[in-house]
Amino acid sequence: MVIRIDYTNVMAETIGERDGILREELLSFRHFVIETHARIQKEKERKFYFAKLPYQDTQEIKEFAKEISERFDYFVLIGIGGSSLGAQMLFESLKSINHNIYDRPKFFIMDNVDPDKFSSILEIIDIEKTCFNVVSKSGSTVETIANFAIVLDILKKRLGERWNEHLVFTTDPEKGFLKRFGEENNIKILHVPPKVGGRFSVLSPVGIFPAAVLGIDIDQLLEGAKKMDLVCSIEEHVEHNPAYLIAITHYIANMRRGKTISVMMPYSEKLSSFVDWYRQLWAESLGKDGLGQTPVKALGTVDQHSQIQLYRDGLRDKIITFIQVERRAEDFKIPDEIPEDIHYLSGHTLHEILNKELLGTKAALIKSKVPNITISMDKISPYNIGMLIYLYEMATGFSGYLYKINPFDQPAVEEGKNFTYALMGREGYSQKLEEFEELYKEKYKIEIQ
Ligand SMILES: O=P(O)(O)OC[C@H]1O[C@H](O)[C@H](O)[C@@H](O)[C@@H]1O
Repeated sequence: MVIRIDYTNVMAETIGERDGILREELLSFRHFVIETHARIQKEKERKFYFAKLPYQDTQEIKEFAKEISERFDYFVLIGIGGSSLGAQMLFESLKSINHNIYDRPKFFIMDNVDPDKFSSILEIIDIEKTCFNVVSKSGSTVETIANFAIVLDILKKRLGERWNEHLVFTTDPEKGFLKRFGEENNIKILHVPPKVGGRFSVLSPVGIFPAAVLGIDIDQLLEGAKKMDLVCSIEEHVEHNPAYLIAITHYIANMRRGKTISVMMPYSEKLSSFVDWYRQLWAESLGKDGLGQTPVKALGTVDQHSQIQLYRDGLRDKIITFIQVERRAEDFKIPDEIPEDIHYLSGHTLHEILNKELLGTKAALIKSKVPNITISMDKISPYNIGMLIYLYEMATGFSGYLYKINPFDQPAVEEGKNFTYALMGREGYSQKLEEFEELYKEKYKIEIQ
């Protein structure tokens, strides 16, 4: 199992000093790194508690997950943001493409409050054979509670007294509606450690319980995260610590070279939702006090045919991270007997073309002096995904010190939620409603019928 990080193409040596980073500049963070490293080690009992998750005992979770996967044919996760993106990423990277019609339980996520999505899931599942895992750290997120409330009603109507046997809650052990309701109604409750925030919780029961139900090897996942924790705990040198390296290169690119956008572009369909998980982590953690870097999702090769024109020739505001997979479980060769005009492809495989296209794209970006980093892994495995998850969690936590902001809160998200509560008529929000009416006008409009 191996992960490589190639940062040649962010260096000034490759793309020049206007866009690239000087080695001296990287090394000038030495003292900062040593100081911050010591602080992080101490913070692992508090703010950096996510770093403890790889060391948890998984026995109980695995046993319970086995029971659930044997009892049910459908497993529906109700949750949003940090309570769904991690599980979705684990499912899509480690399962989905191999997921065939015989695999069970079938997995669905109810995150949005979109009636079309809701009905499309209800059409497929059989309530009698479905387990609903309601995941919410706070236990009060509107979307999650709304979807749950409808599901609850359906369960009660369809299953009578057995309704609670089809529910598993994952929530804060100390507070919140789900905790109270779960305890009152004898519903199985899994705990999100109170010190771990949603977007850092994928290696807690929030992500590993659904993963275990779906047959993913969660011990290997945690082993990979442990390995990355070990490397990041030992290495104090920026050129040897992958998390600090990612954080500092992105910080310099952003604050000193104007790269306000961080594109992540895996050359792998399976890793596409890793980027969705990363986007929340990077955006909510670092987008504060007028600072931050906008994370953007792209997919190789598909977005070569849609975005690369802009990345090469548009505003010089991007740093790109490619993710490459070196080996695939299955590959397809282009046969010898193909029309003469396209014969140059004969004997090559799809995997090979994918990786050659990545090389071609990187060369083109170097030519346009667009900084880019490549993370390659030998294969997509729970161990490697565990490493990658921890790498980005630590890079994000460390970046908090660089930007001098708290990467573990998200105060700006609350405002929109409060206006929504006011609009939904929630008690105690009448002043918010007044503020909304003051702020929100639809004054300039065009309507076409
Ligand atoms: O897990 P929950 O409490 O339901 O929260 C779900 C999501 O809600 C919020 O909007 C936060 O900004 C996210 O960080 C969080 O992951």
